[in-house]
This record gives sequence, C-alpha cells and structure tokens, in this order.
Amino acid sequence: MSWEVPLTTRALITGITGQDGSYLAEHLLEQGYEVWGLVRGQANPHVSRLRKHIGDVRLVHGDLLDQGSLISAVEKVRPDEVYNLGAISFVPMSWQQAEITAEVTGMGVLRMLEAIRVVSGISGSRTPGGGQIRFYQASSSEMFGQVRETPQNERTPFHPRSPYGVAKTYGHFITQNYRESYGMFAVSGILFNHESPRRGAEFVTRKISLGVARIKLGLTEKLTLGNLEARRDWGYAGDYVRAMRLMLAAATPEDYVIGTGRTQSVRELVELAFATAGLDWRHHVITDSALTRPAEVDLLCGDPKKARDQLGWEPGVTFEELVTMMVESDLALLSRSDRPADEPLSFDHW
Ligand SMILES: Nc1nc2c(ncn2[C@@H]2O[C@H](COP(=O)(O)OP(=O)(O)O[C@H]3O[C@H](CO)[C@@H](O)[C@H](O)[C@@H]3O)[C@@H](O)[C@H]2O)c(=O)[nH]1
Repeated sequence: MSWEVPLTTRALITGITGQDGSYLAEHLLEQGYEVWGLVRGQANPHVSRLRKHIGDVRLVHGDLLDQGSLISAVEKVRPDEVYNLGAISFVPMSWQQAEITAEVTGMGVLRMLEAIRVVSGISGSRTPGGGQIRFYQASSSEMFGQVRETPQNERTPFHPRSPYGVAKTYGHFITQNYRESYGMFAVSGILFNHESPRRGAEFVTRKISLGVARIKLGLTEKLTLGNLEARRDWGYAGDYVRAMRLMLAAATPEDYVIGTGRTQSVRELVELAFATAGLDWRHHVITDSALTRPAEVDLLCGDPKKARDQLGWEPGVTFEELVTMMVESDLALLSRSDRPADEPLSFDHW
C-alpha cells in the first residue's frame, strides 16, 4: 500500500506585518501554503496583532539590515518562495531619512538575494537551475516617477522622484541582475498604488477614509491635505497579492506591471469619499503646502496587459468599490464602542 505525502509549498514573507503582508499571508494559507513571516525587533508591537488575526503564520526573526540574520532565517525556513515586501514605504519619510530608506528599501533586497544565493549554494555565474528558491521583489510604480509615457508598462523608462523611488529602482535592477547573473528565479512586480481598510493611516486613501468617518461622526470638522491634483492608479490590495503568487508560479521568471489601467486625481478621490458618506468635501477639506513633496509624481496609470495575457490576472475591485469599502469600514470602526482612544487610527485596528 502506498500513500501520497502531501507536498506543501513553504513561503517566507518579509513585511508580513504590513497591509500587503497580511493579505498575502491569508491568500497563501488559503492556497495550502506553509507561511513564515520575517519579523524584526525585540518587542515588535505588530507581532501580537498578526498573531491575533492570522494565527497560522509561523515567525522567524531577522532584519533586512542584517545580512547574517537573513542567511539564518532562510537556512531555518528552507522556503520554496520568498516574497520581499519589507520596506520603508511612506514616500515623504524617504526625504527625511534618505539613508535608512536606501538601506532597507534598496540594500535590503540585495541582502535577501545574497541570503538565498548563499543558502542555495550558488557560487558561480549561471548555476544550472539557479537554485530552487523563487524570489518576488515588491517593485513600485514610484520608479516611473516623472513619467515618459501613459499608461506605463514593463518597457517604460524609470525616472524616480524620491529617495524611496530611487531605492526601489535599485531593488528592481539588482533583482533583474541576480536573475541574469545566476539564473535565479527572481522577479519583480511593479505594483501601482493598492489600498484597503488595512492601509496605514499616513497614506492618502486611508487618511481620507478616516477623515470622512471622523467628520461624519462629529469627531472633527476639517481634513488637511496636500496636493489634490496628483493622479494615481488605485487598486485593491487583496487583488494585487494574487498577482504576486501567479508571478512565482509562472513557467519563466519575468517582471510584470500590476495596475487597473485607470487613473484618478486626489481631488476626485476626496469628492467620491465624502459623497459616499453624504458629505460635500468643499465644506471640510483644506490644503496645506507643508504637505506637498519636494518632487512630486504627477501622474501614474498602469497598463496590466502583460499580466492579464500571461498570468490571467485581473483586478476584481473597482476604484468606486474600493473607496466605498474603505469609508464604510472606517465608519464602522469609529462607531464601535471599544474604539481605541489613541487616534489617529491605522492598520493596528483592522
Ligand atoms: N500621504 C498623503 N498624500 C497626499 C496628501 N495630500 C495629497 N497627497 C498626494 O496623494 C498621492 C498619493 O500619496 P500616498 O497615498 O502617500 O502614496 P504614494 O506616495 O503614491 O506611494 C504609495 O504608492 C506607491 C506605488 O505607486 C508605493 O510604492 C508606496 O510605498 C506607497 O504605497 C501623492 O501624490 C501625494 O502627494 C496627504 O495629506 N497625505
């Protein structure tokens, strides 16, 4: 008599405590994966939240700033797939802390690739098979920056406009380089903005949905924003993590743009979010030039044709559904009797 030993794919996710990490962990668990998260720090407050919401995730300690810790983590977990979502991801902070952004968001990618290379025993160039571990890098549409063409696709040149964008561009090219140098299955998803009720409160979509909820519930009257004319391609994070897995399941390692193909201004987002709650934004929104950026990305719009044609990936949630989902979620959250007192609320309370 024989029986089949179940083959479980093992994934290691950096940035597991962030918005995308949480959705990706849930998605991979649903697909039958064994999911490990890399967590840093001695008393990381995000870990208990992660444990509470996604109990089945296993944790391993490590830090994108510490090469040895990444080698140890990869050695311990022996993953089939590594998803590098860890980064300093808030663009304005990258001007205040340009060097640490370069270290975490840029050099962190190199350190993880090196950890995979060393643990896989890849020493020379073009090792046959390039090892078994497949690597996903979270590249960003911020790399397009001052865009050369619209919509942006996989062949559009990069012109990053922030230290964050520059660091992501390094991460993108070092991933490509390890693929070309060592034959590793290393790919980048160039993801346009993707949001959800779990988005951090510092990003504009969540800042607006929380602001609308507070105003609707009489907790405040005004919401202060920066540049209302910037345009973004906003999709739903839960849709975008599906694309990450599909990229690693593909027959060949390639980079893909993930976006919706639509673009809206911050002003249009504001108008819709306030209207969703029955409010007129013009009575509540004020702008402050202190919130504008030293160099802005004026327009982003992704062309996801390659992902659609080759991966069968499609966004499921429209911009209008996304905005409604976020405003309704924050209205429900702030209406709760056990609402935490320490506002501003963020992803901590999903
Ligand atoms: N955060 C914020 N942005 C504002 C505000 N007012 C206007 N904006 C404008 O809203 C736009 C979006 O800002 P964010 O939501 O902070 O996102 P981002 O800078 O586009 O970056 C996000 O998307 C990238 C992918 O394109 C990600 O790579 C990055 O990590 C982040 O998630 C920017 O043009 C920004 O100037 C405000 O009060 N706060």
